[in-house]
Amino acid sequence: MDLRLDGLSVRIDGSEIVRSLSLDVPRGRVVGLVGPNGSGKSTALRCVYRALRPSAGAVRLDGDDIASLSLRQSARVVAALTQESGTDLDFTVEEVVALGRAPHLRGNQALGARERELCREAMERMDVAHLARRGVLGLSGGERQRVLVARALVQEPRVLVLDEPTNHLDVRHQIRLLSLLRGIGPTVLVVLHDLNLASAACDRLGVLSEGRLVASGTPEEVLTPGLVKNVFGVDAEIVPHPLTGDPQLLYTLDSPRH
Ligand SMILES: Nc1ncnc2c1ncn2[C@@H]1O[C@H](COP(=O)(O)OP(=O)(O)OP(=O)(O)O)[C@@H](O)[C@H]1O
Repeated sequence: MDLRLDGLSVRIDGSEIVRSLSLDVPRGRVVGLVGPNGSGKSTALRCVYRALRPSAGAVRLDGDDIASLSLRQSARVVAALTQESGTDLDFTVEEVVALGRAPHLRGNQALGARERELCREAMERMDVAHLARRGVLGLSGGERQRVLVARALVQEPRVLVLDEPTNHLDVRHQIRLLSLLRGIGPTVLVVLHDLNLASAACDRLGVLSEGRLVASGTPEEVLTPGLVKNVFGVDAEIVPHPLTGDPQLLYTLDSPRH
């Protein structure tokens, strides 16, 4: 399913936080949204999972305005891992993952054999199967994050939006998660802070600065020393990854040891 942010603007308390943002996420592709703190990335994503209504423009799924779908209809299609995801209740890991099926079930309908298998597979993919009976409130930040990704996967979404999914994850689980995004099927829009991981994981990148899209294209097209300096205020050497050729940024601290 194609996802398109079509001239999206979001105004909150009189200030325009997202300004006429247009970005295409073609079916099955992984598009990364990057930008400095406060540039409007999470706000744009909130419009996709309908926690916010844009003040102008639209989020389109295969061309149709998402606002024309009921919340239940869009929950069957769009899964989100957000900064607010989680639960205050001490459900077990397997219960939280099973909640991902809720948009597909009627009333109190129980999970069938295929759905239980789906949950088991997602827990294995995210390396949380061994935690199935544990309460989520007792988990570490990274373990909880992996449970929430598993919950999003069992939703079998056609569009997956992730807001800083690598938060709390150790490097092995960061790589495992971002590797999974490629080729799992759904169209993916992901906010990432780590530009090197974004370069490796995303087919295309959109760069937000003060609510505006200031660049978009392949990582090679977008990640230039000039852009990184202009948008993030940082000097970076950019070198191709020796194995993959993906652009990788090398930074120098303001007070280097040498
Ligand atoms: N509900 C709100 N009320 C007032 N201001 C808001 C609200 N939501 C977001 N903002 C402001 O809008 C701007 C963009 O916020 P947003 O969370 O979208 O940025 P971001 O790019 O995701 O940032 P970060 O990288 O720090 O997560 C920020 O200045 C934020 O303070």
